[in-house]
Amino acid sequence: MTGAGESVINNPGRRRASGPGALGLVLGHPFDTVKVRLQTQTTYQGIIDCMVKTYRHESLLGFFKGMSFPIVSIAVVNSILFGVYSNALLVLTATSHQERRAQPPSYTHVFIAGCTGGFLQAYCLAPFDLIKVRLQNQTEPRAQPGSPPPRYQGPVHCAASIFQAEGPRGLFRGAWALTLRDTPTLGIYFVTYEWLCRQSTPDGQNPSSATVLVAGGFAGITSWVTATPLDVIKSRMQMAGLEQRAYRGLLDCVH
Ligand SMILES: CN(C)C(=N)NCCC[C@H](N)C(=O)O
Repeated sequence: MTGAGESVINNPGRRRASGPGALGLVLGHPFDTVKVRLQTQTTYQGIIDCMVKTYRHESLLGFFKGMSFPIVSIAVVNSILFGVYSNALLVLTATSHQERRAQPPSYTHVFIAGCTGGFLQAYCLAPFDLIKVRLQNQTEPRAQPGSPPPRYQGPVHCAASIFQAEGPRGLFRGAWALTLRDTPTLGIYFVTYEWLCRQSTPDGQNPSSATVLVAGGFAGITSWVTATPLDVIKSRMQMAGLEQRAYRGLLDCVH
């Protein structure tokens, strides 16, 4: 869960550099690994059991598997999200960022702009997310001399293997579930953020840093609570190709 990425989504009105996003991603990745494993594997009895088993078999490094592609892609994915959001608001409200302080956009416009940003970023995110999930699910400890290597020896090898076995479409496995997850929930994210900022900021002023932080945090919680069911479907569909457990599509996976 880029619970990690959430730290970046803290001021939708302005574009942010990727620095805080990358830091948030590193801090959040171990929790994301536990989440992905619990969503896709049946061997764990719960969060603590998963953490203990991961640490015992794979050491601390096990929690950081699959982190490199998200770090490389976060700047691009977030610029698409915030760039599309900003431009969609511009088109919908016909007001510039400065004018919007005096004339705030309606929540319907904020929601539509957020959904548009979420929809387009999901397609860019899909291949990176697939590779992240596949690597996070490799539970082998670090390769010892003489022991068989894991199926994927890194993100590039993982991408190349999927491409070779399934062609370019293989890299978009689970993309529909990801798009359905991110389109409405990023709309919800931006609406919650805007609403909380407006509640605690006098008219015509910019929200304070504390407001931005708290509003960003709560918006992240709200959007992830609503995103979780489709997140489970997405992760299972992404792993399905590997496990020969064929789902006939998204609805088949839901059943
Ligand atoms: C509330 N939602 C669904 C989001 N914030 N979505 C964007 C997160 C993208 C991230 N790299 C991830 O998949 O974890």
